[in-house]
Amino acid sequence: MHFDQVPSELEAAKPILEKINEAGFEAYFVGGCVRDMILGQAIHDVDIASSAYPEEVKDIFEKTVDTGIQHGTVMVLDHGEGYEITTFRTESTYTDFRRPDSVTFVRSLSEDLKRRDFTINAFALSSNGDVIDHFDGLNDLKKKQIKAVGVARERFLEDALRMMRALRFASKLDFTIEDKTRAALKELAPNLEKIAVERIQVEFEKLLMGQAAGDALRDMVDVDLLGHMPGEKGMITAEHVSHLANLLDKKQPTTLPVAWLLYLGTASLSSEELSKELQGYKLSREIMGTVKRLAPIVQAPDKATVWDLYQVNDLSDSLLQALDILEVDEAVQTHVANTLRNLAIRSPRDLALNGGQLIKEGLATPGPALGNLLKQIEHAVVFNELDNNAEAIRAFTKEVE
Ligand SMILES: Nc1ccn([C@@H]2O[C@H](COP(=O)(O)OP(=O)(O)OP(=O)(O)O)[C@@H](O)[C@H]2O)c(=O)n1
Repeated sequence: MHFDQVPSELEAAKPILEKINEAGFEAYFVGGCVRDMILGQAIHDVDIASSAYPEEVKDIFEKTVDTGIQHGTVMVLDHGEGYEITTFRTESTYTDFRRPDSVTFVRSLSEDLKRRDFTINAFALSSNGDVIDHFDGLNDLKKKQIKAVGVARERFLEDALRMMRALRFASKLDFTIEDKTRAALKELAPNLEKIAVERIQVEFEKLLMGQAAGDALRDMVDVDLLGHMPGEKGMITAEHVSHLANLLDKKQPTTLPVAWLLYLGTASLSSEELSKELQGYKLSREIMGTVKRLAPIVQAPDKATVWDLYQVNDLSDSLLQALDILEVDEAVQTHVANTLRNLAIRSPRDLALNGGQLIKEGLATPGPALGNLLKQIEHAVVFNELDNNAEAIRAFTKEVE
């Protein structure tokens, strides 16, 4: 396969490859950028691999930064852009299932491609537009399958995170997992427990947001990666994930907080169990907050009072999207949406009279009783028992005295 024209991100980096070539070394675009170019998808990361050793790369270019020299990576600065150039390498010994113990630099492109995870990630593209495809990755793109390079179990033994990567690429691209690759996933799924939670999370989030998340979740159950995910064992059940998968076949979340809400917040956990699960991951405060606050409502939306909804009105969009994906009864969805839209106030700050004003007018004195009074006012306004205007609030205050 040959490309006369390459995307602008790669075109801009071509002079780097040519400069390395002129110095007598090989250099190629490799990894995700070549896969995405062939698929016609946006390129977000340009990776270059070369037969030049790091010191040799540094001799060729004026401005370089040692970003990961022990792994063979040097960053070349060109027109304000930084390009990572990694020396061809083999990664032979792994003991921790994640990082190679020793990196051996080699001069051969095919050695470098051989260590990569999947055939669709093992292309190289030369500066003149030729695609090098030693592992039949083009055919796998056509067949829409994720297939490990060489012996699948070896690739997963080298790096157990690749098991999650297999599912995330399947989800993102709507590909299936090739049989031998699947068999190796089944065999080696327990090794996922050796991987840092942050790294699993990155892949899992991409899986959840992918176009074929439903299939990928079913795969996760099928090969039992589910049983080795972070969090407490057995909390997130196969039934829950399979049910969610069926829902995601039809509609998908547009944000990560909603994705996590669906995954953890609808798993019928008690609030203590949910907190534990949330702590098992390294989620942002925003995601934690959304899941914790909305979980009770998405689990029983028909029971949510106007007060419950008022308390989460800042998360209206997430809540309504979750209820839609969860196929909650239309009438309940409409009721929740209308209640949220028609709230008399959105926060205590919206009250027509605040604590300071009540004190000034001699209607209240500072202290715990004032807090109590304001809560009562807020409550009455939210429940539409009291109009949110100064006159009505004054009268209410006198009444409850
Ligand atoms: N565990 C891993 C991670 C990466 N790679 C190789 O390194 C390349 C770059 O990795 P990365 O940037 O993590 O992923 P991409 O494939 O580029 O995918 P994306 O950028 O879309 O996440 C991959 O294509 C693959 O060839 C690998 O073999 N094993």
